[in-house]
Amino acid sequence: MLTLEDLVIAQGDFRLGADFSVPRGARVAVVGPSGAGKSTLLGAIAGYLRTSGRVLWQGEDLGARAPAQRPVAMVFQDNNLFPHMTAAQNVGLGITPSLRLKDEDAARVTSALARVGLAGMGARKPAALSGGQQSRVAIARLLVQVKPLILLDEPFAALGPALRHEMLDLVGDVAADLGATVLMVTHTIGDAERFAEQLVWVENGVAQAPAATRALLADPPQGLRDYIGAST
Ligand SMILES: Nc1ncnc2c1ncn2[C@@H]1O[C@H](COP(=O)(O)OP(=O)(O)OP(=O)(O)O)[C@@H](O)[C@H]1O
Repeated sequence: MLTLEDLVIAQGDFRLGADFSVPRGARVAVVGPSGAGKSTLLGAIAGYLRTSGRVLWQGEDLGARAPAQRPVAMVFQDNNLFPHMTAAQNVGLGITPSLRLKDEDAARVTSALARVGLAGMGARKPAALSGGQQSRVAIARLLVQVKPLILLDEPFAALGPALRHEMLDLVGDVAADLGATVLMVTHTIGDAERFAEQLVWVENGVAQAPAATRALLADPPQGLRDYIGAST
């Protein structure tokens, strides 16, 4: 379980509070207007931002752990791929930043690439891959990182709807393989409905406790109602 306990993040004049738990294995959409603090929330969980309050994973306070030491894997909109490295190297970074891979590690990279549909493409650099294939590389990296908490910050926003749905389904399958909890920032309500059984609504300096996506969308609070109206 992920627990945010009286968490407050301050950036300049901006303040965001969160005080809730997410059960292990849950898939949660993080939704809110632009600038509401969705990326800030993920950054605090990943350990990139100073906070007051506590972030706990399975009851352990992560406060003293640097980002790389946290049980967290993160994917951003640009898939955080290095352009000068091959797909296999970009995945291998999920095992060790030194890229000195033992044979069994190299085999894990090959198998992760195959799992996401990129068998035989490990030697290609990102520029020689389509947008969807680049997303697959990022998903393959999640597989080798084997972290129990996955944070996705609008990961597939650059893709068209059909491909985005395919990637959401793939990342959902990979998360299920890993037994991972997933928090995904999205601006697309349809994606939230497709991917996440729970939704965190972020507005007015508060990330609210997760609520069942379907029930929330059937009877949204005013801010979410306005947001849905504006985004459809
Ligand atoms: N380094 C910083 N210093 C001061 N304020 C910042 C800093 N980084 C972000 N902010 C502010 O924090 C607030 C939350 O930003 P954040 O990027 O988390 O929003 P968001 O909900 O993810 O937005 P979007 O949907 O547009 O990506 C914004 O008002 C932003 O201007």
